[in-house]
Amino acid sequence: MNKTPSTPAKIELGHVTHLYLSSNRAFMAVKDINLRVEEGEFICLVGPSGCGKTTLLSLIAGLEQPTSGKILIDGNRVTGTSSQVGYMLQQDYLFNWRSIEDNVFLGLEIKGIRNKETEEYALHLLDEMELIDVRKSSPTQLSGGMRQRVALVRTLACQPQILLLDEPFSALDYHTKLKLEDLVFTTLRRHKKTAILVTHDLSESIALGDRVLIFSRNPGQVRTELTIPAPIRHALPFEARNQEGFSDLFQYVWKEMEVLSDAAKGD
Ligand SMILES: Nc1ncnc2c1ncn2[C@@H]1O[C@H](COP(=O)(O)OP(=O)(O)OP(=O)(O)O)[C@@H](O)[C@H]1O
Repeated sequence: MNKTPSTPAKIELGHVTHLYLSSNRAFMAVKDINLRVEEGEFICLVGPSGCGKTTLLSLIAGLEQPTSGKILIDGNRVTGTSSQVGYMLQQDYLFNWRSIEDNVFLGLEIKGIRNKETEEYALHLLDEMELIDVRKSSPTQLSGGMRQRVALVRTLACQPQILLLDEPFSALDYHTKLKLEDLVFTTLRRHKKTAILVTHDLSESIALGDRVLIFSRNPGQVRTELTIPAPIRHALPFEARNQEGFSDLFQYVWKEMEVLSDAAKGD
């Protein structure tokens, strides 16, 4: 990750502002966001509800165009969706009438890249995610954590370089969530993916991220940026929570969020 400032970042946002327009009003969801994400970095976004986290992911994914400012991936302007970017949501969107492996192959089919080689890669990912034994099952036979793992495999099977993860663990029970965090962390590092994760779980953001960005709302802006120290950053998320300094970071992020929540009461 030792890049000179002149090297194009994996993702770069310059003065990004986005307004949602309706017939009778304009609402500024995010304002003047500047961000540089290097290849292989894991960035976590936290902030109060409505501060523009999902909007930012939609802009990076090319699903929306910013009202002003620019978004670059590898130095190229984002003008629409791209196979370089995988987007995973809280809901798994698996089709119950297709088997697990056919759900995983669906992304390949849609992109027109389903062949023996890409299928083998997808099956390899299913194996890594400990799902190979259930590949012929229906999604209805799987637990919530397993379904989320299938959704992640479906996203990774298309080999995106960038993963946008919008609260992918939030609907899971705590135990499953901790296990899945470790698995996702290991998989994304092993495959050298660049990731941006939106979460409401402050401890998750510190345990998973290289950097945590705390957003304020009305309009959505980066209030604080926190670089996570190496011993915490390099540990598996479950272990990271036991590292020295973790609880101080948690207290710090918690206090920042309290300030934002008090400010929101005055909105
Ligand atoms: N399509 C839309 N049209 C109008 N306003 C929108 C639209 N989508 C989002 N907004 C508004 O923009 C603001 C930011 O929304 P966004 O979903 O990005 O926030 P968020 O931080 O992801 O929220 P949460 O944590 O609750 O998921 C909110 O006030 C929301 O109501």
